[in-house]
Amino acid sequence: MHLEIAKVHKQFDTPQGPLVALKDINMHVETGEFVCAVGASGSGKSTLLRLVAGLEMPTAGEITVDGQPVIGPGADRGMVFQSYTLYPWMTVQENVEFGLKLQGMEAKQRREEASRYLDVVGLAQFSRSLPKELSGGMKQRVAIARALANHPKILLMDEPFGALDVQTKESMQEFLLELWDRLGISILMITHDVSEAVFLSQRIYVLSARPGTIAEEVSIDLGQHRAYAVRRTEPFHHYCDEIMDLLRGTAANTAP
Ligand SMILES: Nc1ncnc2c1ncn2[C@@H]1O[C@H](COP(=O)(O)OP(=O)(O)OP(=O)(O)O)[C@@H](O)[C@H]1O
Repeated sequence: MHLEIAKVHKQFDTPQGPLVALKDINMHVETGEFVCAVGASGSGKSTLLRLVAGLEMPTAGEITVDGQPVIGPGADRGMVFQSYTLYPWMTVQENVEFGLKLQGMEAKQRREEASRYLDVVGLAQFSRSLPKELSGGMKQRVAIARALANHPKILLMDEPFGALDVQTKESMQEFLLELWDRLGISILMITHDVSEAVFLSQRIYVLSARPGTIAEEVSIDLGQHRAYAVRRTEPFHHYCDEIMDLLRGTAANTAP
């Protein structure tokens, strides 16, 4: 898998005139990589992910997955959003099966596939529950199972733990890291939480504020199998400080 974002610009036409949300964005994600893009509010993070998901088209530049231009949403890119996007009237199992049904997979295979991924995220015993019976963290696990069941080439995550309390968020981060390690999936996540990005990713793109540009690319070398304890280490804090300084610097540059 090779995701390439090449010279991407995105401009919105607003009643107040054109608004440049993203400017000259160059990024890539390779097979099995966990990459984060961090930026302040309004730096264009969600716009960037929506472009990769094919929910918006760039004003200029190109996004490709394995050389194929992104021209709309596709099963090769699985999406997990911050807000809970499960269908409230469907059971957990039905929610995970839904995308497979749309793809025309027959019922038996669909059930097996959904069960397999509910097992992967540790929620097999909740397959008949409704989303309202689940905690926030569990709902996001179902959303991850639903995305993975489609066998995407890459998982796109838009602040997936942003609505969770601190303890749940940290346990979900560890869960996701363990899943990534176990399944060898490729992930592009956007977040404004610097420590989350440092804990999870191998590379971080730091976005400057309005218009969003890549201020820096930082490689994180904290080892592949990270545990909670890594957050207490000197190198972890060093990376967080470095990225916070970059974010502060870019914010200062754009101040009126
Ligand atoms: N559909 C749209 N029409 C007009 N302007 C938009 C649209 N979508 C986003 N924008 C503008 O583009 C800029 C970037 O927005 P975006 O939501 O991508 O930022 P963000 O970094 O994800 O912010 P946050 O962290 O607050 O969610 C903002 O100034 C926003 O108002």
